[in-house]
Amino acid sequence: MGILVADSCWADTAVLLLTALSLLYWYATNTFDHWKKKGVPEVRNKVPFFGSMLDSVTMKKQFSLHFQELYWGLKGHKFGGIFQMKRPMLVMMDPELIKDVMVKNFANFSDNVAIISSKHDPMFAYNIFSMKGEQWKYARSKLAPAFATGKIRNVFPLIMEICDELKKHLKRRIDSNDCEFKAHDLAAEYTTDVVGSCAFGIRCNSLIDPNNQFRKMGKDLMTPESIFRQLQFMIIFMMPKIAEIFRIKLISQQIEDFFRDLIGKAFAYREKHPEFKRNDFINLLMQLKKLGGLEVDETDKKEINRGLEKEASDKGKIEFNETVLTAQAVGFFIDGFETSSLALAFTLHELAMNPAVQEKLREELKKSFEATDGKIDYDNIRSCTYLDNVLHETLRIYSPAGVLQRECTKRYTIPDTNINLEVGDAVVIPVYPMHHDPTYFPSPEVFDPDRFTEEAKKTRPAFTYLPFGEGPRQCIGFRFAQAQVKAALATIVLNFEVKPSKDTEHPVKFDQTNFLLRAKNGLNLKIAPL
Ligand code: HEM
Repeated sequence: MGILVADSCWADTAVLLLTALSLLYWYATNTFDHWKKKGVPEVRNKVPFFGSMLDSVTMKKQFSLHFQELYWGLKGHKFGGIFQMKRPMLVMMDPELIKDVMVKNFANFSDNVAIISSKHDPMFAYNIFSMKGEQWKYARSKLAPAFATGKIRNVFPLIMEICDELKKHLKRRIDSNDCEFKAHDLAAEYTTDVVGSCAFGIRCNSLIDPNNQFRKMGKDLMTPESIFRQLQFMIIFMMPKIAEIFRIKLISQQIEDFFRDLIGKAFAYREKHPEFKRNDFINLLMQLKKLGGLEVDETDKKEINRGLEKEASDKGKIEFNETVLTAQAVGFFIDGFETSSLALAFTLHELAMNPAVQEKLREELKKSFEATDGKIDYDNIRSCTYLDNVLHETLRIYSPAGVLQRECTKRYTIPDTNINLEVGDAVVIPVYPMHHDPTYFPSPEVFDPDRFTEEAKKTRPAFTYLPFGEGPRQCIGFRFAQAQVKAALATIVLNFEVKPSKDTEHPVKFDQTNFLLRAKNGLNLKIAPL
């Protein structure tokens, strides 16, 4: 009798377990027939819960490189399906379709895919990148003037002050025989100081004191060393709903408090001392708070966001209160510091590996700045076409944002098909994979700035090169980014020679644990006097 009872107990437990496992399996895979049902080609390997993302979630492959593999699995199709965990996503493979999504039918795809939507992370929720619909339109139209050419020209002398410090810093290192450096560190110290000065109005001196608090915040934010924080980042980007439930913040409370305090003090000081004038972002934010908008000259007006200013109605109006304004300054830091720093570091690496390119660039810079006695000014630097091509080529090979995403905001039928995308569906633009596709860029791993001459650009389809995105959602800070990276490059190349060191790795090995494309060893290089 006792044995019979025990047997039936085991049987019940086994049935319960099997049912629970079947339910779990169903839950983990119940979206996996989405693309098949729509007749959309898809990548084959799908893993319960992880979808197509197992290798990047487990950090076996760097995110952009993993997407490159998915891209090649869909090559030959105009579009194809993948699964980010359980969420179906449509990868746009055809440049014409990409143009449709980013520009022609922007109204159908006007939002970025939400990473964190809730207000429990206000510093990220009020970043323009996260904002949606009318609210995004309103905020973008108000902030766009801060990044127009005229404003960048005004802030350029502040960038050049940091470049002078960079020059002195490198000279000191050479004088004390300390010529080897990690390009990621040097570039991050420089961009921290530029953003500190141009956005927050403070001198961080990271080049002299790499452990200052501002630099520490940048490291915590962009390259966290703790596995726990890396895991949190992964959850935020891959499983936003779980992040929401557990209230995981992209901008930690400590970082939020630091910036709230910083901005609060800067505002208070300037309100008390109206005679204090500085052409920085804080100054513009204060103007925005006081006047509800920024002064714009006629030239800037033309370039501001392709007519968005006209369209933005008060429907999405938000108050530029202290939280929203602080979020913009923090946004300047998260969106602008690491991306620009990576661009600078990888350009230095490629210049070291390609001495002929470095020499050609030096010749162009010498000629351009002859008239101003070596003084680098904004208009001159913008006219250096080879410098522009060098930076473009770096951003092609090492595009910091390897993949862009858009959310469908209005039903869309894929041209020449009867396949519909519904509101909330996600679309992927495979930037890094296209930049490395030999169909568009022959011998894609070769660093060749001449791919960006006017004639060469005409030989490939539009919308295959997208380091700053495209359309009304294009990177708002691209002019600032280019100004700060080019200023540093010109300063270094005009005064020093960048060389490989005994520890330089080429091709670069990437850090699999980071969403952005970073070198595993930090890019070891050597600086020498000219
Ligand atoms: C080399 C440096 C940079 C790169 C490669 C870069 C790249 C990008 C990319 C690819 C996007 C998405 C565009 C799209 O979806 O079409 C973006 C958006 C954005 N970037 Fe940048 N960025 C850089 C520097 C900066 C800087 C310096 C700032 C600010 C000072 C900035 C602020 C933003 C903002 C606010 C957005 C969101 C725009 C919106 O959704 O309306 N970025 N960036």
